[in-house]
Amino acid sequence: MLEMRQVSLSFGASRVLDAIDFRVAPGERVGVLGSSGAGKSTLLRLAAGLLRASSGACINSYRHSLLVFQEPRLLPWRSIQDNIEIPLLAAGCSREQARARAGHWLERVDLAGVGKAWPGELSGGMAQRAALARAFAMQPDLLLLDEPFSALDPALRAALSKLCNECVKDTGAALLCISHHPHELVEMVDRCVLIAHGKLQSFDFESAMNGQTRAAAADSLHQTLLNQETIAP
Ligand SMILES: Nc1ncnc2c1ncn2[C@@H]1O[C@H](COP(=O)(O)OP(=O)(O)OP(=O)(O)O)[C@@H](O)[C@H]1O
Repeated sequence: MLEMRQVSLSFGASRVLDAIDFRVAPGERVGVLGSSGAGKSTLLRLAAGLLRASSGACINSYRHSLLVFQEPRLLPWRSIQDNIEIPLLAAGCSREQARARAGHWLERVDLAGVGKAWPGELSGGMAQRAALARAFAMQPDLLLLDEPFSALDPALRAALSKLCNECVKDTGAALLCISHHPHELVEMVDRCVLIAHGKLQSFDFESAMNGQTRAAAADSLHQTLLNQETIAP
C-alpha cells in the first residue's frame, strides 16, 4: 500500500502539494493528470522516495517500487541485454536467472534478437520498450510511470501504452501513471486523480461514463482539465 496522509511539499516558498490524502492499493491502477507544473512528477518522486514531504506522512509499504522516466535512461556503453541484467545482478539474481529473465522480457516487448545491440542503435520506441523490459524484469509491485511515452509519435505512444497495460495486468503490479493524454490513460487505469493548486481531485470513471464508453469518460476528463486550466483557485 502507498499512503499519503495530509502530505504537503514545498520548494522554497512555493507549495506544490497542499495537505493531500492519497492511496494506491495493491493491484490498483491510478492515473495522474494536471497542467504543466501542477506537481505530477513531484507526487511520483515522493511515492518513489526521491523526495521527502515537508509535512504529513508518506508511507510506501510496497516491496519494490520502480520509477520509469520519460527518457529511457539506458547505459549507452552496455548492450541492451546487459542493461536489463545489470540491475537484476545488483539485486542478487544469479547470472542464469538474470539472463533468463532479461530474455523473457525482451521477447515480451518484441525486442527478441536485439539483446546484443547498443542503445544508440535503437529507435526511440525500441529504447523505451527496452526500458520497460528492464523495469518489468525487476518484478516491481508498484510501477511509477512518469510520462514514459510522451516523446513518441501518437501511433507509437498508443501501441506502447497498450503493451505496458498488458504487462501491468499480467504481473498484477499496482500502477501510478502520469499522462497528458486522457484518452490513452482511461485505457490503462481504474481511476484518476487531477492535481491543481496543490490539491488532488478524484475522477471516477464509472460515474463519468454514465453507461457510455471509456472514450466518453475521457472526453469528460479532458473537459475537466481544460476547465482547471482556465479557472483560478
Ligand atoms: N527540485 C525542485 N526544486 C525547485 N522547484 C521544483 C523542483 N522540482 C519541481 N519544482 C517545481 O515544482 C512545481 C511542480 O513540478 P512538477 O515537475 O511536479 O510538475 P509537473 O506537473 O510534473 O509538470 P510537467 O507536466 O510540466 O512535467 C513546478 O513549479 C516546478 O518548477
